Parts: sequence; structure tokens; C-alpha cells
Amino acid sequence: MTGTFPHTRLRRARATAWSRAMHRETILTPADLIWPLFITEGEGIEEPIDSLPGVSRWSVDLMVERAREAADLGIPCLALFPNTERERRSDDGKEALNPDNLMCRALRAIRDALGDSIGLLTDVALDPYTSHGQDGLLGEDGYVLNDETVEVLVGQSLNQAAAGADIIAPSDMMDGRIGAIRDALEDEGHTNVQIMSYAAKYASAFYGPFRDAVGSRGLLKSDKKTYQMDPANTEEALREVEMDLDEGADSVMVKPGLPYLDIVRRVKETFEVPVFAYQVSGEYAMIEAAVAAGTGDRDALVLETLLAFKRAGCSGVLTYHAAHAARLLHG
Ligand SMILES: NCC(=O)CCC(=O)O
Ligand SMILES: [Mg+2]
Repeated sequence: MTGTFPHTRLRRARATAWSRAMHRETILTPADLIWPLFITEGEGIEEPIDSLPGVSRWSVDLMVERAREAADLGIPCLALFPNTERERRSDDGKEALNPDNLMCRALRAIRDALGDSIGLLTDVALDPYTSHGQDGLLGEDGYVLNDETVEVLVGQSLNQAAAGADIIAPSDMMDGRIGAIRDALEDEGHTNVQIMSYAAKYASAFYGPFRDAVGSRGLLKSDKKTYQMDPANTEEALREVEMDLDEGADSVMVKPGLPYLDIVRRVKETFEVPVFAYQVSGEYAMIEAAVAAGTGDRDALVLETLLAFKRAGCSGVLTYHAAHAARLLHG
């Protein structure tokens, strides 16, 4: 019971800044942010991504600088994505297994420069490595094969762990991959390498700019609806999360972010485990489009949307605005 007017006036507590600060229920800090970054070949290279204004691909040497910037800002973790050269993409995505691929070189370079002062989360899925842009291997009819793909994802995960990944983040949505990857990590002595499962990843229209960033948009001929989830479903998200937790996921992710906060809330309340969400490229682009159109205030939109993730129950948020938000939070 909140009481009755006029004895109870909820506006009393809102009347001054100090009182609002005192009653604030949710706090956002730089430690809540994970910064997704795109790697490209070369040296001294920054390649701006047209569909993600303000976001660039960085060559490994400059990626080390971004990592240092993040650590200085108090951002605890980076999420790395490679833009693999076209000639290194193949039907079977075998570049994912190359110990000297772009991802592994970036992992080693950041680790050499920064030690353990920042966490490194790596994406496990084949889309940045396949010539068809799907996250897995294709059967003859074009169906993405589950068990055959899981075998490759296990190899990809071990390859990343050997190069220094702290958190393996499978984003592919194959069934059974978390258990298979966990078993392999244990067998190879990577007992402290975490798994953050993209447990409830939806077949969303919000991923377009990301596909430009990793160079798979033009290659992808159909959609990903046979493995990513139907945006209509919520019970199914709980089953996905439960299975991944049973298989050994240390934390789970819901993706996209803002349109799926109801899923975050249900997952948090049901399982009481660390839940992360991905404010994806299309969400970032919408904020930037609003700013460019003069209809939105970037700083306010960034901080309000990120706070909403925390309020919904997230332990943290993957966001392309991470460095900007961290700077705002430092004042
Ligand atoms: N596996 C990572 C993604 O698919 C990111 C999607 C996005 O930012 O749109
Ligand atoms: Mg699953």
C-alpha cells in the first residue's frame, strides 16, 4: 500500500536532485558495459562503417589502443568480431580454426599489451568465416546442419581459448553446442574459461548494420529463421536458457536488447543467474538516426536505454555506445 493523497505525495521525493539521487533504485556504472569491437587486417587502419555512424573497424595495433581506452574507462570486457578477408571465407568456414586468424592475433596482441586488466569475450559462430554468410555448415538442401556445425564450433572455441579468450560466447543457436564446448574446454585444461551463451537470440531485423561490419550482408542469401528464435516466442526462450544452463553456461544473453526486455525479466526471475543483453547494431543505428534527424539527444538516449537494461534485470549490456556511455558516467 502506498497510502492516500494528500498524506502521501510521491512527488515529495522527486522535488530536489539530492532526494532523487537518494531514492534512485537502479545505478548504471561503466562496469555494466561490454564493448563490441570489429577487427580488420592491416596496420594503422581505421575503417568507418557507414551503417553504424561513429563505429569503425580497427586493425590489430589500433585495437590494442581501444582496449587500453576501455580499461582506462573502467569497461571490464570487450567483445571481438573479425571482418575476415573475402578470400579467406569458404563454404566450411575453416578460417575459424586457424590459430593465426584475425581474432587470435587480436587476442594475443591485447593480452600482451594489457595482461589481465580487461576481459576478452569472443564470438563463436561461423558467419564471419563462411562464403554464404550463415552461422553454420550447409546441407545439400541449404539447411544449416546442427551436429556437424557443433563440431566446428568446438574447434573454434578451443582455438580462441588457446589464444587467450576469457569468455567464449556462442552466438550460433545450434542445439547442444554449450555442452560440447564445455566438455572440450574442460578436457583441454581451460577450466576457468567462461561461457556466455547467446541463449535466446532472435531472428531479428535489427542486425543489418552488424552484417555490414563483418562483411556478411552481401553474402547471405536467405534468413536465419531455422536456428534463431521466432520473435513471437517467450516460453521457448526459457527452454533455451534452461538447456544452456544445464549444459554449463556461466551466464546467458538475450538478443536483441530493448525490444526484448520482457524476455530478460522472465529469464532473470525464473533462473536467478547472470543475464546479459545485446543492444544490437540496429538499435544503435536507430539512436544515431534520431540524433542525426535532430529528434533525439544522444547522451540522454544512451543513458536512458542502458539504464532500462539494468532495471529489467541485466548484469550488463553489450553496446556500441559503451565508450561514450562510460565517458558520460565519469562526468
Ligand atoms: N553475433 C553478434 C551479432 O550478431 C551482433 C548483431 C548486431 O549487433 O546487430
Ligand atoms: Mg539453444
